[in-house]
Amino acid sequence: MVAKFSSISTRKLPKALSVICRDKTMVATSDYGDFHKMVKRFVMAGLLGSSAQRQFRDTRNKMMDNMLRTFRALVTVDPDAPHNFREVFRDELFRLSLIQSLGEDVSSIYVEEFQREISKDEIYQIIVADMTMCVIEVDWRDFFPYLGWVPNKSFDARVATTESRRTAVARALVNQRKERIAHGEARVSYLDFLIAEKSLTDEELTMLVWEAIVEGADTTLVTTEWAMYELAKTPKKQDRLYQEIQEVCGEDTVTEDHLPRLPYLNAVFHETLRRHSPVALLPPRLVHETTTLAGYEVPAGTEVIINVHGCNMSKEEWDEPEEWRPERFLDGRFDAADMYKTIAFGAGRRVCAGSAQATAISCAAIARFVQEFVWRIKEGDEDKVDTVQLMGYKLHPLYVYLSPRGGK
Ligand code: HEM
Repeated sequence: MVAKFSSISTRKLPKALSVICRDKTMVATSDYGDFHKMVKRFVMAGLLGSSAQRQFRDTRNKMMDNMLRTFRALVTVDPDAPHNFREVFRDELFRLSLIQSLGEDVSSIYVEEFQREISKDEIYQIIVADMTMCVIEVDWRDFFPYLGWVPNKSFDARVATTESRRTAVARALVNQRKERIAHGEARVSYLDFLIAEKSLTDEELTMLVWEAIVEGADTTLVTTEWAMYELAKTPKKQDRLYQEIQEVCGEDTVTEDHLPRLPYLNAVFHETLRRHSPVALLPPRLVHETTTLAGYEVPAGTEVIINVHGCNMSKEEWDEPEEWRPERFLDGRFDAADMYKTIAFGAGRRVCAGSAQATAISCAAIARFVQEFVWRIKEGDEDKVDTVQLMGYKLHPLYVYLSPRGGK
């Protein structure tokens, strides 16, 4: 069943939630405008394609080493305390995202519009956390499109304020980098690559760099936190993963080179994407040819939102979908190269451009964490599975006890 859709350019939810479709086979061709094609070329060449990703491998390795060092320090200071996983992972992921996007781990920045210097924590809050919450903010007019003409002043004001703060900070970051390049600093980042292209306006540069920072700092955290939650909750599965790592790596520290030889780790990653899809709904598609989907006629012009979570929790598709069971991917149906099975990364031409980076970081991190420590969830937190609204983001940060396995 193949239908024709065009992606609409905005990444925000549309005004009209026309159809929520549970049939994942509907994802098909997407329009691919000239601007999108150009930007996709830039993002692959300067950030996410295999050669750019090779360039950032040392930065990813450093991220792993830093996280392990922090966990070791936390355990040394208080071996019996539960530790906040998210704080450690988020700080290092944001650092990596800043280095890839801007060429440096920015510790503070002066923002003209605020008339003051803001800290790295504030940068994170304004350009990542506030914007992510803004994207899922619900406008009641979405549910009553015929009332779309009624003003919703508080909603509009909140969105406008969040956006203008984001733009002010992103612009300051871009300008600081431009000044450094003008003073002869070597070009090493995605932004440097975009500047050298000379075909983008300042506004486009600011938006593209902001997008790269957010994408790098957000969904990979969501997936890795859920994976560690599940492993910390189920010692048998954690043991199985540890055994696999021991057999493949022996005394060596896990690296990205080992990942293709760790099928259970791959299954842990994909099962986490299925059970806790970070992006519950795909950005909307516009049906541009009347078509039939799952027995329904969908007229041209309909906006379609694909319900990833719905597909992944469907009893018709998966046995006991509520269960987190990596083994389901090891029964011969699973092809390790198949990113599309859970559609967690989307599908079609607008499929996630960062899936290789997300997979490398998340899998290498999970493997390193399990190789070095036994993970046990804080008592009472086993059933804390709530998410933040429509996102896959875990509502309660993961707290864990860590016991060094010894020898590492
Ligand atoms: C587990 C982690 C991630 C998940 C689950 C995820 C999921 C998604 C989804 C669902 C889409 C929309 C796809 C569609 O419309 O069909 C998307 C698009 C995109 N993602 Fe990711 N993503 C992840 C990590 C990343 C990372 C780390 C980056 C970059 C640093 C990234 C960059 C992008 C870009 C650039 C697009 C837009 C692609 C286009 O429109 O052509 N993603 N992602």
